[in-house]
Amino acid sequence: MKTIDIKILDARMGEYLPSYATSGSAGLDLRACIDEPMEIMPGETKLIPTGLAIHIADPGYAALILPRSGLGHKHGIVLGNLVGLIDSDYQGQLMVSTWNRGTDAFTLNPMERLAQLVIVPVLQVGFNVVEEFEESDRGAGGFGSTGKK
Ligand SMILES: O=c1ccn([C@H]2C[C@H](O)[C@@H](COP(=O)(O)OP(=O)(O)OP(=O)(O)O)O2)c(=O)[nH]1
Ligand SMILES: [Mg+2]
Repeated sequence: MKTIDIKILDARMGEYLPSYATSGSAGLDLRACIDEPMEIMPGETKLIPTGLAIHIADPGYAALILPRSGLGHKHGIVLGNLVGLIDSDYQGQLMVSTWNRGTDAFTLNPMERLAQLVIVPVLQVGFNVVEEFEESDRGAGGFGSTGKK
């Protein structure tokens, strides 16, 4: 398994290092590193620290912060940025933009699992400027162009 450097910015996180819940898990749960319960009102977005920093270092990888399904579906707790993208050279604290898109206030408790981190491969590309593309099956068709006839 590949390893990446992690810094524990808040000592409480020492016993809560992110880990895969099962052998096939893709996501590593991130916890709310807060001091006391925090109420997030409907429509409100709060930036929640995780107490952790990672340095992926290799530009061939990035991390995505995604919502947890249960929190999102049952409580409307999703991400203010919809998806968080963690660059391979980012060394600051992992932050979770937490949006209550639901209709009820939500109480976020210290160390509660709030979102999940997924490490993904990334391909950095250069651009080759052209006047015309080589013809493809799809061409410029989009937005339902292959849909119902
Ligand atoms: O949910 C997130 C999203 C981003 N980040 C950190 C890591 C990422 O590498 C950095 C910048 O994120 P992004 O490029 O998405 O934000 P930006 O608004 O474009 O800021 P910047 O100008 O710093 O790139 O912020 C987080 O901690 N949590
Ligand atoms: Mg950016």
